[in-house]
Amino acid sequence: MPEEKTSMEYVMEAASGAHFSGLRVDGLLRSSSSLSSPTSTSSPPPSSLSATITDSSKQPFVIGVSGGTASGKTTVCDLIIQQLHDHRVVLVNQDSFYRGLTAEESEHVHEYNFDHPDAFDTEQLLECVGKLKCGQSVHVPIYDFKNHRRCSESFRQVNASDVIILEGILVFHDQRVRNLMNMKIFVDTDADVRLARRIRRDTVERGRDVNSVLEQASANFNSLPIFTAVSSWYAKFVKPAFDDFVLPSKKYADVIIPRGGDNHVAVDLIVQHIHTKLGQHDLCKIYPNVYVIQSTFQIRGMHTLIRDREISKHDFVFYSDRLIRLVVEHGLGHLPFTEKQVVTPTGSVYTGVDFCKKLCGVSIVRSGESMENALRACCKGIKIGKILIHRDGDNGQQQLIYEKLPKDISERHVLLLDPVLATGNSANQAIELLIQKGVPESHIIFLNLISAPEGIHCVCKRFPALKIVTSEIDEALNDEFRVIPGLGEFGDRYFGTDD
Ligand SMILES: Nc1nc2c(ncn2[C@@H]2O[C@H](COP(=O)(O)OP(=O)(O)OP(=O)(O)O)[C@@H](O)[C@H]2O)c(=O)[nH]1
Ligand SMILES: O=P(O)(O)OC[C@H]1O[C@H](OP(=O)(O)OP(=O)(O)O)[C@H](O)[C@@H]1O
Ligand SMILES: O=c1cc[nH]c(=O)[nH]1
Repeated sequence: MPEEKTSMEYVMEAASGAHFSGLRVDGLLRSSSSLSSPTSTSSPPPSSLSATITDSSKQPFVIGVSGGTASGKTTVCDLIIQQLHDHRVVLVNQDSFYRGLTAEESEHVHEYNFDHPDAFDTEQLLECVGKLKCGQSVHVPIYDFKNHRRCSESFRQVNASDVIILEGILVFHDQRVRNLMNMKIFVDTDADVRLARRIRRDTVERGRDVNSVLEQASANFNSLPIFTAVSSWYAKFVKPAFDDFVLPSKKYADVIIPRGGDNHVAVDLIVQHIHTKLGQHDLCKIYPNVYVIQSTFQIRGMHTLIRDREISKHDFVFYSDRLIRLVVEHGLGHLPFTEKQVVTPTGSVYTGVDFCKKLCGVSIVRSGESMENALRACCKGIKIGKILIHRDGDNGQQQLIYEKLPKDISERHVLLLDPVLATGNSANQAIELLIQKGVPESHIIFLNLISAPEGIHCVCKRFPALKIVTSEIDEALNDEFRVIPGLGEFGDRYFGTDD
C-alpha cells in the first residue's frame, strides 16, 4: 500500500449508541471459530521471522486500529469482529507489547511515560504480526498492568487466522508496522469525551482514584474547574504523546471514524469492504489466474452507484464506463512486453518497455460491446471481433449464434470482453471458440466488471491457463442465474432497453 493516502472520513450520522459487549479475552478477541488460546510455556516463540511476504492473495487481512486513549478502539474492534462472525479473526493488542518496567523504573513509576513509542517493544510486535501474516502461529506476551511487568513465563498462543486486527494508540507510528496492514482505521473521538471515559474506566474498572487518573490524564481540559488544579501526568505524558505521536499518525489512516463505536454506519461499511476482500482472497487463493483490481473506496463508490437500482441511466453508463476503463487498463498490464530504450529531451537514455503488438479484442455481444470504447481508447486502432451467444430463458443455457473474428487471431493475444460473468456458460462458449480458432488458452485475458464465484469456478476449472481480470467478485447466483447482489441485467441497463 502506498504510504500517503487520501483519508476517507465518514461523516454519516451515528446510529444509536448501543454497544456490543464483545468477546474480549485478556487482550485477544475471537470469533466463534478463532484459534487463539491461552497457554503457559517457558519457551519463548521461535525468534527468526522469515519475512517471505510475497503473495498478498494468500495472506490474512491485517487491519490496524488506532486512536487516542479511550477513543473507543475496543468497541470498534468488537463490532468488526462480531460482524465478521463467519471468519477466523484474532485481535492483537499493542498493550501486550509494553516492555515492562525495570526495578529502577518501577520505583519512579509516576515518571514513566507509557504513552511514548519507546514504551513498546516494536521489534517483537513486528515479529509477531509478520509471522501471523505468513500464516504461522505466535506467542504473544502477557502484560500485567498492575505491576507494569511482563509475565515472564506465560504467553498467549495465537494461531493463523483470516483477519488480524492490531489495535493500539501507536500502531501507526512505525512505518514497518504500517506496511504490514491492509487497512488502517483511526478512531477519532473528541478529547473531552475521551478524558471523561478514561476517568470512568480507570476509577470504576481499574480501581484507581480520580486524582491519580487525572495526574496521568489531563491538560487540555483547563476550562473545566475540576481539572484546573490538575497538571502533571496527563499534561506531562498522555496529552503530549497524543499530540506528538498519535495525532500525527492519523494521516496514515485509510478510514477515519468520527465518534468511534457509536458510528455503526462507518463500521458496517468497513465490514462490507473486508467481506468483499476476504471472499476475493479465497477464490484468488484457489485460482492464481484470477485478478481482482485493487479495491479502493473510490472503486467501491462507483460500484455502489452502478448497483443502485435508482441510479439514472446516464449515471449508470458514466460510472460503468469509468470502472470498465480501469479493468481494461489493468488487463493490458497482463500482456507480455519487450524492453525498449528511448532518448529523452535531456539526451539521456530511458530504459522502458514496448507494448505487445499482436493483440485484439473480442466482445461478447451485446453487453461486451460496452467495453469496446475503453479498449479502443487505450489501444489505438485495435481490431475487435464479436461473438454472439444467445441465452434462451432462465435455465442458464446458451448457444452460439454468430461470430466474426480477425483472420490471424491465432497469432494474437485476445482481450475477451463481457461485463458480467454469471454461470460462466457464455464465457466458456466464447473461449472454446477462440481455442478452436487456434488461440492458445494462455493468450486469452477475460475482462469483466462483476464475477460470480460460480462463473469463476466454471471457467477456471476448464481453462486454468487463461487469466480473468475483474473489479469485484460477488456472493453467488440466485435461482434464475442472476448475480447476487449483482446489478441486474447489465446490457438492458447500459443500452436503455430495460423499460
Ligand atoms: N498507569 C498505567 N497506565 C498504563 C500502563 N500501561 C498503559 N497505560 C495507559 O494505557 C493507555 C493505552 O490504552 P488505551 O488506548 O486507553 O486502551 P484501549 O482500552 O484499547 O482504548 P479504547 O478501546 O480506545 O478505549 C495509555 O494512555 C497509557 O497511559 C501502566 O502500566 N500503568
Ligand atoms: O455467465 P453467464 O451465465 O453466461 O451470463 C453472463 C452473460 O449474461 C449477460 O448477457 P445476456 O445474456 O443478458 O445478454 P445481453 O448482453 O444482450 O444483455 C452478460 O453480458 C453475459 O454475456
Ligand atoms: O446477473 C446477471 C447475470 C447475467 N447477466 C447480467 O447482465 N446480469
